[in-house]
Amino acid sequence: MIKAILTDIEGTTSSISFVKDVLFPYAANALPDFLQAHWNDETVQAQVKAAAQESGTSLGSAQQASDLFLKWIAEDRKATPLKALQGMIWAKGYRQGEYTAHLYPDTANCLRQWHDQGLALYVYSSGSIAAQKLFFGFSDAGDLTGLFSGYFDTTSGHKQDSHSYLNIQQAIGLPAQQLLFLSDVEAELDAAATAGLHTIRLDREGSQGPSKHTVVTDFNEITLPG
Ligand SMILES: CSCCC(=O)C(=O)COP(=O)(O)O
Ligand SMILES: [Mg+2]
Repeated sequence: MIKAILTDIEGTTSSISFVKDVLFPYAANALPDFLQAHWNDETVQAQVKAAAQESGTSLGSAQQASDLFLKWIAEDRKATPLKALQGMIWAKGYRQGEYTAHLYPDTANCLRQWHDQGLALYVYSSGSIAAQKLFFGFSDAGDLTGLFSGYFDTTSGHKQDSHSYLNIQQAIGLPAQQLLFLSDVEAELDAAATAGLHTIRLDREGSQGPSKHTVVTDFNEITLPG
């Protein structure tokens, strides 16, 4: 019996286009000035040092750091330091009302229903935990953060690595067979299934082709595995 649902964001609760066409360009445009203005902040320096280590380059100036992070954004690299900085930058956009986070029309109602049925809800995204909280705090359906029992990001490991799901399962404290993972990416679902979680693939456009996992086009079609 399923006791908790772990959900991806981009392509699952929300459109890929909102992340790629709104959030990523917003961060890319603001990044050079943000790094210049906050270069000596401890939180920023911690991410710059981690990025220097990950890339094997020295990032001695805001310009050098900016060039690397912009390259990583263009490559859609799921690097933890980049994701942390993006989250810091997106905060301003959400708080100033420049955008709200896209949710598919079924998302908020189904999350509320599952929560009211007593299921624990968790998020697992490559976006930082701070960015996830902003996303669901400033969503098209208002503040949904009260529905979630916890958030996981790449500090638990990468989404296509089965060890990440073992880490998350241990942190949640339920057996893997009581967890259901929702995602639009086959390789993420394969990794979760290897760790023993139930899986359902979201094919929001109905165009993704065959899958080893149960496929639905929206959350209303989900029947919880027994
Ligand atoms: C927290 S919203 C931004 C998500 C993000 O930065 C990203 O790279 C998408 O990752 P996901 O794992 O949700 O597909
Ligand atoms: Mg996704």
